[in-house]
Amino acid sequence: MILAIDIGNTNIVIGGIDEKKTYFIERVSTVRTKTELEYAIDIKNVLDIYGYSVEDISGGIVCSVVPQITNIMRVAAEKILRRDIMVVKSGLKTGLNILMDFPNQLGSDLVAASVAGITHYQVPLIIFDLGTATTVCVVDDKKNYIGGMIYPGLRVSLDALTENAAQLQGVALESPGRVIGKNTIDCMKSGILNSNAAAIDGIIDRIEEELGQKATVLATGGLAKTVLPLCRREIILDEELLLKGMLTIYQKNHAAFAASAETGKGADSCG
Ligand SMILES: Nc1ncnc2c1ncn2[C@@H]1O[C@H](COP(=O)(O)OP(=O)(O)O)[C@@H](O)[C@H]1O
Ligand SMILES: CC(C)(COP(=O)(O)O)[C@@H](O)C(=O)NCCC(=O)O
Ligand SMILES: [K+]
Repeated sequence: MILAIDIGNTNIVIGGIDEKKTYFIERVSTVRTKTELEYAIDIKNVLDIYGYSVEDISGGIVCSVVPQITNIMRVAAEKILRRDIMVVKSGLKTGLNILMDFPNQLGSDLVAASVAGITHYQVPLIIFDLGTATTVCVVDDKKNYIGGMIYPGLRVSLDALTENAAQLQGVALESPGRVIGKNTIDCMKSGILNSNAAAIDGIIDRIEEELGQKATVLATGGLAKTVLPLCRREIILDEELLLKGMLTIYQKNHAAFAASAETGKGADSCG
């Protein structure tokens, strides 16, 4: 099994995975001020809780969209696993052809999700990741990453609303059970959930129209399981999508990574 660590803007997902299965998957909060030791303790605690030792882990990979934490987490994982940890970045082999104006700008999480998509599902693909941001990845029938969308995630949208409306307070992100709300709280709950669910349905229609093809639709991220039940289109929920993508990237690059780490020349740049 390898240790896969996905650093998002709200949460860090720590998982243990190999080609057979996912052994554990846990979320800790993304805290920009934590030290290497504190993140090392998080990793150690997750391993301890599931009863795994360092010997059970054959390698590690970090995927991050929070640059100030990337290196701290890499060093933290190296402290625990006592081996070099790979970082998802441009230059690694992925099998994905990124047709963007600036491929280097594409978030590593979107790369990992798309790599899992082309490895485990039928292309073309539309992939929704419902986290801090809601992101949409579009992969065509030739496994080209052709683009996507970024818009505010549900929690970010709600926070902006309550900050700007004097009479509105925070609500839990849960369905009120009906579309037409009868009180402020239910109106807000229905509004945030149904607006996002309807957006997802509508976005799928529009992307398929532009693609000229039907696509496999996937969803992942902390909020996917809350929103998907309200969507009308068929959408596959895969909460382990990023871990799966990180495993594939690890496997494609492991030999070159180990060789470059051995000779000590720029450990994590693999052509
Ligand atoms: N298990 C969960 N149940 C409900 N909401 C969750 C859960 N995990 C995360 N969230 C919410 O999802 C959002 C973050 O999702 P996540 O995919 O972890 O984000 P990111 O990848 O941006 O860090 C936050 O608004 C958080 O409150
Ligand atoms: C769009 C994102 C903020 C999403 O991050 P998340 O919601 O997973 O924390 C992240 O993928 C990112 O910073 N991307 C870089 C810009 C881009 O992908 O075009
Ligand atoms: K996201």
